[in-house]
Amino acid sequence: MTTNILDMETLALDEEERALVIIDQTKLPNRAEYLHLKTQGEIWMAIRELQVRGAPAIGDAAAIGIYLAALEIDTDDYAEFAHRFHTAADYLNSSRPTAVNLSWALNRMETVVKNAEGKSIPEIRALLRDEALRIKQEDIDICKKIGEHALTLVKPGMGLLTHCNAGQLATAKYGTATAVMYLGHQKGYNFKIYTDETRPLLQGARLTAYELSAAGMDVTLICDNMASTVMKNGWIDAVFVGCDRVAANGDVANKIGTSGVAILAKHYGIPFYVCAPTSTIDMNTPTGADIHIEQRPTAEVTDIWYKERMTADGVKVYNPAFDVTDHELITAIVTEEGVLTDFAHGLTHKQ
Ligand SMILES: CSC[C@@H](O)[C@@H](O)C(=O)COP(=O)(O)O
Repeated sequence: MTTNILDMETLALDEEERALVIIDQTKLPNRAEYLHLKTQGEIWMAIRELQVRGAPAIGDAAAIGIYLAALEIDTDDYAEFAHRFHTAADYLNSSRPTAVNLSWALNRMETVVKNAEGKSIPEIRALLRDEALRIKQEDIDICKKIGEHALTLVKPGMGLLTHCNAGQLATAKYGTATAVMYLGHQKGYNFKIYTDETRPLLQGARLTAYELSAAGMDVTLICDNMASTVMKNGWIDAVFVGCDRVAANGDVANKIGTSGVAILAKHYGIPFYVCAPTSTIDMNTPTGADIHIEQRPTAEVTDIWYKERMTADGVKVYNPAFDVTDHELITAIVTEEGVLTDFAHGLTHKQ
């Protein structure tokens, strides 16, 4: 790993050290520091504390993390190995509730173990390693495809708005919502990109503005409450966001504030695109109302960016990390399979 954000890997497996290596996203943009996570407790905490974050990156990290757990299960007995592996997967799965990519990746790893009965434990570990690295490589390939499909929706010189960070830092490469920006930039499209700062954790300010400007794009940071103004000014031709879970009816959970941006886009007649791998589609969740929305600590709103607490003692705080955008507000969902526009009667995707 190097210290240039664009050459850096969001996360990697260090085989020799038996570690999950991540760039600590809580330190960006001021410091590019790597963490070498070896224990399940460290990996759980890194996901929980958003040191590694963004739905696909959480899935990639969990896959590598659970492979590392498999290396520590010291038994030759398949049944005991499978039981302890399942317990470890359950533990990692409890780190964050909303992004379905976490359980999706862990399920893929568990399927490897289930299908490997009769093989030796070293053989199973090798299969798990291959699957974890495959999940990460697929993430890169899928994001690129999402970008290629999304490019059919834009023209050079357009103004694009994004919310939160669905960028390279939220995936293994390219990002989901930002893939169109990276691929367009390579073609000289000269987009004018606006990124919401994304209160309370500032993923837009700290991460999206950082990675897109490092890539040489024209990016302007705005406060969340300025989205209406830039739309009214006529500066936004399309909105691209990522997402954490797509329900079967096409409702989408993404970073808190996304639904407000979608409502504004509808008001101003601006297309609102959600970009996600098909692994983010959860056909077991019927509607957005069934999605578990993570509640985060109140200090994220009242304290973390300030020298002193920024509200009176005793004031109540509500801090949901995500909201649900109703499918009626979404122009299209862009996956690696193409541009989905016809989901008024629900999705038909099979996972
Ligand atoms: C390609 S990442 C898509 C989403 O995971 C992203 O938009 C988002 O909401 C991230 O939330 P975070 O709480 O930072 O993990």
